[in-house]
Amino acid sequence: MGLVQLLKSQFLSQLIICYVFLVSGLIVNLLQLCTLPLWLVSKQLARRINIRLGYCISSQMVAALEWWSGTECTLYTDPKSYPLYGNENAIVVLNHSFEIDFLCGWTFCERFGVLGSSKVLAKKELSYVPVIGWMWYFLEIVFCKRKWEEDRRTVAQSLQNLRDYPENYWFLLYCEGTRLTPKKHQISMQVAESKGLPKLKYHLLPRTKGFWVTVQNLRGAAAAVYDSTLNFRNNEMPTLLGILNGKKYHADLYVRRIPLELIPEDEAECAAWLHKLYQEKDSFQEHYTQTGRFPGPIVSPPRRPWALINWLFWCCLLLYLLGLLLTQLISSGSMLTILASLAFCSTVSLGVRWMIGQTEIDRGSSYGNKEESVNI
Ligand SMILES: CCCCC/C=C\C/C=C\CCCCCCCC(=O)SCCNC(=O)CCNC(=O)[C@H](O)C(C)(C)COP(=O)(O)OP(=O)(O)OC[C@H]1O[C@@H](n2cnc3c(N)ncnc32)[C@H](O)[C@@H]1OP(=O)(O)O
Ligand SMILES: CCCCCCCCCCCCCCCCCC(=O)OC[C@@H](O)COP(=O)(O)O
Repeated sequence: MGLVQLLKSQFLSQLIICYVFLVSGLIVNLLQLCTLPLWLVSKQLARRINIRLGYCISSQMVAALEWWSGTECTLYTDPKSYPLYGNENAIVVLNHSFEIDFLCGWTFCERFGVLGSSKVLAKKELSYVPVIGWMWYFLEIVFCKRKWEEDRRTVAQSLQNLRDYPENYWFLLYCEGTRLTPKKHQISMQVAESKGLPKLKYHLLPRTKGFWVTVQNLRGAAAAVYDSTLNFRNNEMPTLLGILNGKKYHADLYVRRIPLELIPEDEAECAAWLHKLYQEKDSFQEHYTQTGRFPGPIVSPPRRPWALINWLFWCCLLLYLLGLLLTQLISSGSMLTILASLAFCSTVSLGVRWMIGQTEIDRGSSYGNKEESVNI
């Protein structure tokens, strides 16, 4: 192990990264809160400011992936579609099998200049996660309870609000609705069987209602669906803790651009279209397993320096302030203050560990896991 790698794997380095992330994130959350009155005066200006503030947070995680862990992200796509990426609104459909799939998504958002403005249909529970969840309120992320009766109105309304969004965005949909586990897969395939649908080997059966409502409400505002299929080389199972440890992964993403006009308007036809899409995605994963690559040419966008620059800015600022604080603390010689500071550090590390836990599949929800949820 080289010296740099040894440094990356040290608990202290990781604690510093987490400290910078948490403190800068809370500062940004506070700044976002200050933009509230502006929404009443100029909604579009408030949105543009929040896009940039949000970028300060999400790009730190992207920088950790791209620059700290050095993870390689390769894009397989049609070169004719490539110039459109980042220059139009799009609905992204991505498989949900990896703990850092959202982070790989963010990396591609960053490379195409839509990181600050990107959106997702996220479970409501994530809105309570400090820093990221709080940031999402101001970015108009669409939250759902995964209870269609309650979601149908709120999700449609939130999507309608995005129609006049001032900057290009990608709207991410994990149609599987939850992360893949063997048990969820088994139950999901029982549902597929009961519906007379072909079984999927690498995906859960997609939930079609969220997709339909998104396409209906963004028709005319989004130009295309980006069907995205992600996998990692050599059966890597990447984790956020691995990234913090400086472990390098190799992500491959296959993207197909499908114009929105090609997607049926009728709900049943749209659902059938999505099921067919997932059967195709399954075949791409099979191709990947057999050959170690996706079909089509590689057109990889390079990583940009902005995420790193933002990260270095926050590191310098907050480490300087920490240095000042520590000097004062030590020179004060007060045992009570020193103990209080240690307690504060422990709380920070436990808090961040809990946040990282949100990304771990083992700690995932029981959605799609219960026999009674099978509608047969
Ligand atoms: C590559 C570029 C990437 C770009 C990235 C861009 C942006 C990034 C931005 C941010 C990144 C941050 C990422 C954060 C990640 C957070 C993600 C999540 O939180 S995922 C969870 C929330 N999202 C979803 O659930 C979306 C999919 N779900 C739906 O669409 C649902 O329909 C719903 C709208 C949520 C409603 O949920 P509900 O449970 O009520 O679903 P349904 O009504 O659909 O369910 C009944 C339906 O399903 C069948 N059924 C029953 N049991 C199962 C089962 N176990 N498996 C499969 N299907 C099941 C049942 O028979 C019913 O079928 P039918 O509809 O035919 O009657
Ligand atoms: C600079 C780097 C610093 C990193 C240190 C701090 C990291 C804190 C990270 C907090 C991240 C919170 C965002 C979580 C996004 C998780 C996405 C996700 O995968 O959600 C799961 C849902 O889709 C489905 O849920 P399940 O039903 O599977 O349950």
